[in-house]
Amino acid sequence: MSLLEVRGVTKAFDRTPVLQGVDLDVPSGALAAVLGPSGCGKTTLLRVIAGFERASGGTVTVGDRLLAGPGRHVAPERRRVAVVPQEGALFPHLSVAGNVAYGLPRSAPRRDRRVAELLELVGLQGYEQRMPAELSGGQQQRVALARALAPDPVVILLDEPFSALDAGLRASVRADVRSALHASGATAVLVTHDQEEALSTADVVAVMRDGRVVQAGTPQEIYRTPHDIDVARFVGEAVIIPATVRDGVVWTTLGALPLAGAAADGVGMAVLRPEQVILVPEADGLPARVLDTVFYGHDANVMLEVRCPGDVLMPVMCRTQGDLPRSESVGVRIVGPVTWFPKRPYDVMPAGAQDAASA
Ligand SMILES: Nc1ncnc2c1ncn2[C@@H]1O[C@H](COP(=O)(O)OP(=O)(O)OP(=O)(O)O)[C@@H](O)[C@H]1O
Repeated sequence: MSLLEVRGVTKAFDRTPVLQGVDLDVPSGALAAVLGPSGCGKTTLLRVIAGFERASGGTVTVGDRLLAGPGRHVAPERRRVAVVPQEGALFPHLSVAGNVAYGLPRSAPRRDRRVAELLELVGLQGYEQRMPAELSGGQQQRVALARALAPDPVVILLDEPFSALDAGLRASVRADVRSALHASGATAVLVTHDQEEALSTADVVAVMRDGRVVQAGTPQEIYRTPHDIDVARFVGEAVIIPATVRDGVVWTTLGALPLAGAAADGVGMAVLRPEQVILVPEADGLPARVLDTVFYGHDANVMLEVRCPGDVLMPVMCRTQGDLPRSESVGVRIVGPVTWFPKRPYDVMPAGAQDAASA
């Protein structure tokens, strides 16, 4: 059951609509990521949930408590909603223990015990007396999380908490924060524009665009069955090719492919993920040539030019374990079902689309 429910929330600044009817459900104890491009309204949504901004319309409910709605605006400090800001924002003159204890009432029993418990939860036991300046960026972020968890909030909001960390540190701090949140049982909302972060960290992902949540689901659902072509492009890498659906089969220049889900007959675009493009011996697949390889260490993205029937050249990306020299000849086969979207009036179909559509 959802603990946090956002229904039809709107917010305008000087008559400019920023949130245009946001719906968001976060189950109790779950970590939800709100994922969207810069400027789509993610921070504004967090600020409305925290109570720093008044919604122009809609409701925010936590459990059976209405926090914001028509004629109602519970003050931020009475919401039991905590915020971890972008760069942690620790008090520089207070020790780690001082920072964590800041949110606890002075009279709280077992104050020191609680601080120690929280530092253990975020993997910083024994750091009580350190000053923020003596901590790495990742450690500061974990102290900020401990400080936010201290008063036992019902909901915790994290605004791009890893954006200031360098790439190497980000993945490990993310994993630590994720396990600390799960161990604390808190219900959390993380705002990010980084799709990899959303997919790898969250239990539920809500994709935001132009002030609305356009799709919400598990990371697997969002990646495998995107709601539209823009979500497909935004979440993970996508190979988008013109395609026609006829009788439940997706016809493309790369061949007839199985359809994921169901669709009525029509002209449109199919979305393949690079891992669905498999390299095979030349004789066993469509002939292709390596255009370029981008090496990431753990794997590489290889840009290929596939020679399709009718001599149509189709650029396609695949993922490999190793490097492939430029101009190398390979064979290509597509595996697994593909998502398909009907053509919208404003979609520009790539060259060769009509050939594919009528293939
Ligand atoms: N207090 C404000 N007054 C006027 N406009 C605002 C205010 N706060 C935000 N906006 C505008 O609302 C839009 C959404 O901003 P918001 O910060 O919510 O986006 P975001 O998705 O979090 O972006 P980013 O990822 O860049 O932080 C932007 O166009 C921004 O300029």
